[in-house]
Amino acid sequence: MSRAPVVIKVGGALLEHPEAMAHLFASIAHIQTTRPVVLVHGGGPSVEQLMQALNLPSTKIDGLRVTPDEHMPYIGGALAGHVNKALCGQALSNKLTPVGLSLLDGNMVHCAPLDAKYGAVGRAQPGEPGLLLSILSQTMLPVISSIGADDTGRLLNINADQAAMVIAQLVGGDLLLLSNVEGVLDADKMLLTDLDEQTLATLYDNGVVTDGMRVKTDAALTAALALKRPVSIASWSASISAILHHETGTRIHPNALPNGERP
Ligand SMILES: Nc1ncnc2c1ncn2[C@@H]1O[C@H](COP(=O)(O)OP(=O)(O)O)[C@@H](O)[C@H]1O
Ligand SMILES: CC(=O)N[C@@H](CCC(=O)OP(=O)(O)O)C(=O)O
Repeated sequence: MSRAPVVIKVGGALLEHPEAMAHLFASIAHIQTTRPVVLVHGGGPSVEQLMQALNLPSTKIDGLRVTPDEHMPYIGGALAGHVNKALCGQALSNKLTPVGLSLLDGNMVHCAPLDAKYGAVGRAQPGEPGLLLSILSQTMLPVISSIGADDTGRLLNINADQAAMVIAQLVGGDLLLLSNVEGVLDADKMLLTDLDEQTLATLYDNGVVTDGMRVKTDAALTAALALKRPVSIASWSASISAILHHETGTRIHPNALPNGERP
């Protein structure tokens, strides 16, 4: 069995489901007995709630939140503060040893602004793995928010699926993107178990995969191609072990699937 790290990304809506969160951390504790685990998290719903409470506008373009620089104290506070610490607290209560981090810590992920139309939103690429490897060697659980910085120190908001993709590349790990859906669903809401680049392109053209799921499948495909292994998209209610054994969820493959396996 592989001993490579398992990089698990959870969407921020997990915080609103305490039972699923408790189940996930129990599952992480189990996997951690055989493989190092890295947790990367989003927090979109927490950001939405804060923006509403502050009466600030919040829009998305292509699934990415438009982030004026003056909103970064709030968005950074929600993601690197509230959500990160809430997840670290849950990890502690499951007898894990969390280390709360953001993408800029240890210079582990290099970020640069994506496009002016998004404001302080960045794209990311792998940086220095030393800090993460050192934490993993001590059987601790890195819990990483998707706040990064460019080389001038400007804080940037990175989509958390894209952040997880880069962290998986940084440590050469297996990537699991966990969300509030079973996986990628077809037009009839049936689970698609295996997808490649061509089938994804068809699902995009037909408007079946949209919004946050499109960002997620794009990140999964990029990671699958870079890591030369499939990436899973699954529910955070599923067991991690079942996902690793391909018993549930959707797998995004780096290579073209034979025609017979195409949905
Ligand atoms: N084909 C699809 N299959 C599943 N979910 C889809 C699909 N197309 C769009 N979605 C939407 O994408 C959402 C998951 O993306 P997102 O909300 O960004 O998740 P997360 O916050 O966990 O990263 C689903 O809840 C669903 O509303
Ligand atoms: C640029 C961008 O869109 N950043 C995201 C970061 C959090 C995230 O991705 O959270 P989920 O995984 O819960 O969706 C945002 O501000 O919502």
